[in-house]
Amino acid sequence: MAASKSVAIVGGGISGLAAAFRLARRTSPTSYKVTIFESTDRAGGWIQSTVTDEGNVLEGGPRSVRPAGLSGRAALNLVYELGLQNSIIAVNSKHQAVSNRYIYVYNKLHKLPSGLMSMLKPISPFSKSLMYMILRDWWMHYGTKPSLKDSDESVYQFFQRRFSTEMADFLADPFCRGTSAGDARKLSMKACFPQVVNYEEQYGSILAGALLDKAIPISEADCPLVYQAKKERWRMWTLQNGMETLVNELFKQLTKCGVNIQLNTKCQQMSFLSDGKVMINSSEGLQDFDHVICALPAKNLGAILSSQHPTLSSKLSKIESITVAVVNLIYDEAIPAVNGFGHLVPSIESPGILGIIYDSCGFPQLDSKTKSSTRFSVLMGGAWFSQIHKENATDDYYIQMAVNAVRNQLGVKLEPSTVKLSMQRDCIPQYTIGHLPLVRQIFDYIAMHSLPMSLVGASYQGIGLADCIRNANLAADRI
Ligand SMILES: Cc1cc2nc3c(=O)[nH]c(=O)nc-3n(C[C@H](O)[C@H](O)[C@H](O)COP(=O)(O)OP(=O)(O)OC[C@H]3O[C@@H](n4cnc5c(N)ncnc54)[C@H](O)[C@@H]3O)c2cc1C
Ligand SMILES: C=Cc1c2[nH]c(c1C)Cc1[nH]c(c(CCC(=O)O)c1C)Cc1[nH]c(c(C)c1CCC(=O)O)Cc1[nH]c(c(C)c1C=C)C2
Repeated sequence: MAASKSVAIVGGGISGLAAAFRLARRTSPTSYKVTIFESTDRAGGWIQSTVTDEGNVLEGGPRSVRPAGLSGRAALNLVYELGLQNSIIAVNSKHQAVSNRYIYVYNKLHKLPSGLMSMLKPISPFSKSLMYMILRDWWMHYGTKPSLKDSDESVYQFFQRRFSTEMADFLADPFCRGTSAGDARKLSMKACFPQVVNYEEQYGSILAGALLDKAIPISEADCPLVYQAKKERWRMWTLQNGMETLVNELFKQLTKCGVNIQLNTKCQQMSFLSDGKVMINSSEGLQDFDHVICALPAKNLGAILSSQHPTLSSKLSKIESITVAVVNLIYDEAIPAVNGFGHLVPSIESPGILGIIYDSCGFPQLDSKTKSSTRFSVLMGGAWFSQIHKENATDDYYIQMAVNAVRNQLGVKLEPSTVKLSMQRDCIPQYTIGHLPLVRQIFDYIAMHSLPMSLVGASYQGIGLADCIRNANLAADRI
């Protein structure tokens, strides 16, 4: 008879759900009795899609997933295993939402170089062409190994050291804002761009590294969607009715498989018993398990472990997250604004407004089918949240700030017909300088004390949805 192991999963965001799905699908010799503890009244964490009465999809959290790399494939494999392949909406390399990405500098939009031709000549606001900067980097550093081996530096310092202050201000800074709402001066180069640091360490030159890097071949375990994504050169995807479709399907199938999903059940404390079990103290009482997968933000986990493991707790609490105000705006006209994914605003231009996503350009399939409409999302705050925050400010204060940004930066003079503010408190973990050694110390502590515990989620090894899914699979496979 197959042995059975009880596994608790704390946190019902995508990381917790994906880990549960992986365990639920695993067959003999061990079967798993899985319980998910989720403190709120819904699963999905930051994945929050709303469909308006007119059929416009508004995302309060993630809106697209990249298919590239091992993580990208893990996400596509999950979509396939859930049978959601017909719901996928993909955008390929030729689409404007991929080739057209802008920065808003000196009060106007500047298209970032994409493709060889645009890299050959200087494009405003850059005084030198991107190709010049890359070749200069090669010429100056090829064969040398000025690595960060034992040290770390900020993303900003790295770009300034290897390229120029201009590249740090207009490329590195907005990129960090557009992927973690963070400050490039504080974020760790090694944690945010491990691949680029690897190129520097291995080849001295970033160009040489990029050219010599070998793509990881698709494996037999990959599903047909992965092959299709490669063949059709997909660059990002979403799902019909938004990213929450993924959560809804996971919830449905997990419940069907017998996974016990306890909503409104906050894990208050966790203790490790001498018989090797772990005790979860939640609003539902005490329950013990053979193993726990912690899929909640590191800081929350730190609070739960503080009495039994204060050293581990204090390390976990060092991983801070920032707050983002997301404002979705719908205008009742097809606005021929700018075509592209969106634009980012470098912090030296305007710290509080991080960027604007032109949702209707990337995924017009998520616009209303019955009424002409254009969707935008304005993302504000992040590492600069204190600069936009006002004590006792009403929702309208943030919404007006977003409407003004669309008016001033995109010239949209209309008033939106629908507005939605999602104040996403402590939503994106910041991989600041020293993040990698800190994570190593946390994992080493767990191994040294033989705690029956795995850590997954955006706090540790990748904030993108695809990374969360891959790391959840790996953790489930290691149990
Ligand atoms: C505004 C925004 C935009 C984003 N855009 C993108 C994008 O376009 N593409 C992309 O790939 N990624 C994007 N991301 C990142 C991605 O959405 C997140 O990193 C990912 O969803 C995190 O998932 P998670 O399961 O690790 O954590 P979470 O979603 O934070 O889930 C953790 C869960 O744990 C629960 N919890 C917390 N404490 C307890 C407790 N004590 N007991 C029980 N449950 C608890 C929480 O309620 C939550 O449901 C974005 C994130 C944000 C916030
Ligand atoms: C303006 C702020 C933000 C925008 N998106 C996010 C913020 C904070 C959040 C976000 N966007 C992406 C990720 C996943 C990162 C990953 O590791 O996969 C997260 C957490 C995807 C993404 N967005 C941009 C880039 C370059 C990426 C990485 C993947 C890709 O190349 O597609 C750029 C970008 N983000 C925003 C805008 C307006 C923008 C570019 C014009 C909004």
